[in-house]
Amino acid sequence: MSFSKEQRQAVYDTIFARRDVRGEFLPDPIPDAVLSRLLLAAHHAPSVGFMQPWNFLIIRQPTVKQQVHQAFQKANDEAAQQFSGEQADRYRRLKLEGILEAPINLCMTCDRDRCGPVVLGRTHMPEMDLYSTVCAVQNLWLAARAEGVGVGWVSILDPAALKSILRITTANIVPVAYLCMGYVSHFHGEPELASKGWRQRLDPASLIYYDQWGQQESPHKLDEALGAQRRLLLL
Ligand SMILES: Cc1cc2c(cc1C)N(C[C@H](O)[C@H](O)[C@H](O)COP(=O)(O)O)c1[nH]c(=O)[nH]c(=O)c1N2
Repeated sequence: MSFSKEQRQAVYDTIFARRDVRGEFLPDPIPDAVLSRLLLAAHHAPSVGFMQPWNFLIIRQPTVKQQVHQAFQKANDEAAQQFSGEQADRYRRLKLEGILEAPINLCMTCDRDRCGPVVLGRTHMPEMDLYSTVCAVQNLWLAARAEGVGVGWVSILDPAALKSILRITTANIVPVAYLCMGYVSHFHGEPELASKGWRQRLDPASLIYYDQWGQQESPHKLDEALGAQRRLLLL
């Protein structure tokens, strides 16, 4: 099956317009049909040995969100202490979650025991089931952008505290992603960490090596093409 130019462009548009959303959530509910499409997109992600190790824990109750928000505040205070001076002030000014405002929170977990101890493709790289769950997160994140639904990933949480709040009592269920989801007033054009001066996007050419680690070419073979395609994609 091949895609038309327009369909291809729509995929790139979705990828480049996806944002991590923290502050623009609207209270409007996400219809079941839309939520179902997002979950199906996640469920069709690739996974090691076709393990499909994920579960989707949908959180709607304000009391549960409140508890998660409190856990965030505690973790965020601890995280803020990692920075000092002006950077600490800047960190404190960042909004890094939308737990209470987002109509739905979604915890995507990885069941490390889903297929028993032996999984095709996981023998030498045991973390592959966690990575598979992250693939599912990204599928959902992109589908959500196409639907006009914002998603914000909150990882400033102590996993043990999160598991306790969500009553995840099994040791081998790992909360991989805590996501805030909802329709938004608007999507930012750029990552907020960039527009707020925290960190800028790296030059992709500087990240590409050939044949051996650290080996680059001068002039860089892809430099011109990367620049031209970036302009074509309107980045
Ligand atoms: C695994 C992981 C974990 C987190 C994030 C992302 C990912 C992939 N991001 C979002 C992150 O800051 C954001 O993706 C980058 O700044 C780039 O911005 P866009 O996603 O392109 O808008 C994120 N953002 C935030 O405000 N609080 C958080 O705890 C986290 N945690």
